[in-house]
Amino acid sequence: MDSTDDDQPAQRTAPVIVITGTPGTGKSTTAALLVESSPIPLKHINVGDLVRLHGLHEGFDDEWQSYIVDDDKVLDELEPLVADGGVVLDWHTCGIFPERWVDLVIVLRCDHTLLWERLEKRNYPLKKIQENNEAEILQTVLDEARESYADEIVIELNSDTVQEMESNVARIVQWIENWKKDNACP
Ligand SMILES: Nc1ncnc2c1ncn2[C@@H]1O[C@H](COP(=O)(O)OP(=O)(O)O)[C@@H](O)[C@H]1O
Repeated sequence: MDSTDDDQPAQRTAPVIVITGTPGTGKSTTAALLVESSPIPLKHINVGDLVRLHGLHEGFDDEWQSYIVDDDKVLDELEPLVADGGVVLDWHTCGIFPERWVDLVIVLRCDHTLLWERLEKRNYPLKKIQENNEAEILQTVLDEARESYADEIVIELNSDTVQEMESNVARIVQWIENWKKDNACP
């Protein structure tokens, strides 16, 4: 086999960070602030938007008001985008991303009463608010992240207030600084 055929990823010059959590926990807002604050250029990929815009689904489920995602299409679309790193993947689920892609997984958490209010403002149907609220109480996304990745790369962060969000971003920026040193970036 040619050495270029092996499965080892090339050394990246920037990390891949997953920001996950129940819808409404603040992933997109946090990712946007992180991109602004990062010492390394990062591209924010909202995977839900990608699914919608690139048709990476098998149709729309009217009952749940959400797309039926085609995981294989999502992975094919993302593979070249994450190859060089420098990406924030923002999605309400994370387990489909291969471990080799991911350097850090942030799981955002939110008080479920606040979450309910945030989702009401989005005009989600009651059933969808209830489903997401229950998922947050049962820490479904956190469990998925812990089952899918090494414990040391999964960080749970509370994001009830703007102050918490800002301190979360500061913490991730510090992690990026350390990643740069560990990976001998200029
Ligand atoms: N830490 C926070 N404190 C207060 N409001 C927040 C916080 N994070 C997000 N929000 C608000 O909650 C709503 C949902 O945030 P968003 O980033 O769209 O969530 P997600 O991407 O997880 O669905 C938005 O109106 C946003 O401004």
